[in-house]
Parts: sequence; structure tokens; C-alpha cells
Amino acid sequence: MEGRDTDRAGVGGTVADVGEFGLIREVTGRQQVPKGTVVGPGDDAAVVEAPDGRVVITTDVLVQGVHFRLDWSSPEQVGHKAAAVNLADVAAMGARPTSLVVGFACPADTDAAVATAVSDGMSAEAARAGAGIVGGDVVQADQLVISVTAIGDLGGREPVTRSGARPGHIVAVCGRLGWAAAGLAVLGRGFRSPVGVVNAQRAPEPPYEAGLVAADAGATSMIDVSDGLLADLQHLAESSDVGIDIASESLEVDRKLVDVAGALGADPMHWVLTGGEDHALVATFPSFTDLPQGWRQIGTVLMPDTGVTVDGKPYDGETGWEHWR
Ligand SMILES: Nc1ncnc2c1ncn2[C@@H]1O[C@H](COP(=O)(O)OP(=O)(O)OP(=O)(O)O)[C@@H](O)[C@H]1O
Ligand SMILES: Cc1ncc(C[n+]2csc(CCOP(=O)(O)O)c2C)c(N)n1
Ligand SMILES: [Mg+2]
Ligand SMILES: [Mg+2]
Ligand SMILES: [Mg+2]
Repeated sequence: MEGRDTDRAGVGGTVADVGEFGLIREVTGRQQVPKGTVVGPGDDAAVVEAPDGRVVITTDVLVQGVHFRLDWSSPEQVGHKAAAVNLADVAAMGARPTSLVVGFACPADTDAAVATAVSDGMSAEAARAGAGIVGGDVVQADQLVISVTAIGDLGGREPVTRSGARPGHIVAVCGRLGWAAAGLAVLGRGFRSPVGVVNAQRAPEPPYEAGLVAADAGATSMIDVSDGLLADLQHLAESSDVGIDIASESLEVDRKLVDVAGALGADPMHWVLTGGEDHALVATFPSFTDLPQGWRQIGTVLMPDTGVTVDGKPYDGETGWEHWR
């Protein structure tokens, strides 16, 4: 196969065989983490030492047909989403986003106005988080690809990683769950309404400020929900070496989700538990914490042997999005 070098492959099969998270383990296992790295690969963002402080840095790539479709979303909404998913990773470290660097790839026949509208959408969402675009690159490609690197400022705080949860802590969430998944289901069936869930899929609105607030309130770990609540809690549970139980009765299922699910013959609780792309923030706090405004308790941290459960039982079904699956 083109480009395949069996001597160097180190791992057999295709990336689909290895899996998204297996591939991350493979590539990070071969990398040397440089001196001055405070938080290396494995969290929502890295934290590196700079001469005058610590910098939070993270990248997410969005690919046409995988993360968005131009017949589903306006170019501005695509740009908004590309910025939001990265800004949310900075917020999930308890940091304030400051700047974005943008890689933009598209075919030769793309309208220039599409490219500028994507950029405008990114700038507008960055501004909502207090950040702006400071550089980038534009190149030719077979489809639209947007790669964003976001930089954040901890303002002297310690980063809130995925690894600080301990048994007895409470699990809390801020932001929407299941809305973008409902929107995806609607769009996937060729509908364009209700616009509330559809716009949640097109242009998510993560609660950036809540990341800083959680850090100041003593959050012990945090992650943003990109792949699905249960899938992302699994990452947090593995990093912290704990178990987590979610109480389904504490998860509010908005009337809108119930209505959309009814119309599509879907289960709204499945969207809430496993839907990604709303970029809600999930954090753990010591049990005595008065949760900050907007945060609600949804579960508890347990000993590691139980894994991630819902009402004490393992979840029956996919827990979230995984590339190549
Ligand atoms: N090619 C890579 N090389 C080094 N580290 C990587 C690579 N790909 C991913 N990682 C690291 O693996 C960890 C998990 O990545 P992942 O993309 O799942 O996190 P995320 O960006 O928070 O989630 P999502 O992409 O679903 O929004 C991150 O710390 C990321 O930096
Ligand atoms: C056209 C189209 N098809 C499917 C989806 C669903 N989807 C794509 S990536 C992802 C998880 C987050 O991505 P990542 O892990 O890369 O951050 C999800 C839920 C979509 N948004 N658009
Ligand atoms: Mg993340
Ligand atoms: Mg990522
Ligand atoms: Mg993901």
C-alpha cells in the first residue's frame, strides 16, 4: 500500500484496526516530551513553560464531510464551530483563551467568499471567548479542512487536568448535553428544523467562562464533552484512575430533545449520555463544594474497579464518537 513501511509501522493493521485512541497511544508513545512541558499529551490541552509563565496550547482539525457539511451549515457556522471546539479545550484546562492560529485548506474552485466567511465565523466566536486570530496558513486540498490551534492563559492558576478526580468527589456539568446530537439526527434525515437543536450542531456555544469559574471553585479535574458524556468521562476516569457513576435522574432532558426524539423515533437520553459536540464542561469537585452557578451535580467519583456506569450499571451501547469506527 502507498506509503506503508512495514519496518517502521511498529503496529499492524489499519488506523481503523488500531482505533482512534489506540493510534493516539501509538504516536504519543514514540514522541519525546520536551523539557519544560507541564502537561503533555493526554489532556484537553498541553501546558508548556514559557520564559514569563505557562501557556496552554491545543489543536483540533475539522474535515468537510466528517465534522460539517456545507449543505448543512453556513461557512460562518463552520468557522464558529472550528473556533468553539478549540476554545472549549482551553476552557477545560481552567484557562482563558487568548489567540488562535488557523490552517485553512480547500479546493481551487471554492468561492473566496466561503473562505472569508469561515474566517469571519471563527473571529466572531473567538471574540466571544475573549480571543482573536493571530496567524495561520492557507493551502490547496481536495476538501475543506480547518485546523485550529488555540492558546490560553492560566492567569497564574494551576491547570485543571483530567487526572485529579478522587473517590468521593462529585461530578458536575455546565452546558448542554445531547443538543448537537439531536441536531445531527435531524440534519441526517434531511430536515432543517427545529432550529434550536440544528443550530446547536452547526454552531455550538460552549460555556467558556465556566471553566475559569470551576477552576477558581476548586475543580479537581475537568474535560469538555466533544465525543459524548460517557466516552469523555471514560477518558477522565482512566486518567484519574477512578470509577464514575452517573445518576440518570439528575440529567435534565429538555422538552425540545424529547419532542425531536419522539418525531424521529430516537431515545433522547441516549443523546444526552453519548452525544458529542455540545462541548459542555464536566468537572469533579470535592464533595463539600458549593457548586458555582450554572453547574449541576450529575454523579459521583468511585473506586477504579467499577469503570463508568449509569445508575450503577455499565452502559449498553456506544458511549460516544470515535473516528474510523
Ligand atoms: N497526533 C498526536 N500527537 C500527539 N498527541 C496527540 C495526537 N493526537 C492526539 N493527541 C493527544 O491526545 C489527547 C486526546 O486527544 P483528543 O483529540 O481525543 O482530545 P480532545 O481534543 O480533547 O477531544 P476532541 O478531539 O474529541 O475534541 C490530547 O492530549 C491530544 O493532544
Ligand atoms: C457531517 C457530519 N457527520 C458526523 C458528525 C458527527 N461527529 C463528527 S466528529 C464528532 C465528534 C467530535 O469530533 P472530534 O473527536 O474530531 O473532535 C461527531 C459527533 C458531524 N458533526 N458532521
Ligand atoms: Mg477536549
Ligand atoms: Mg482533539
Ligand atoms: Mg474526539
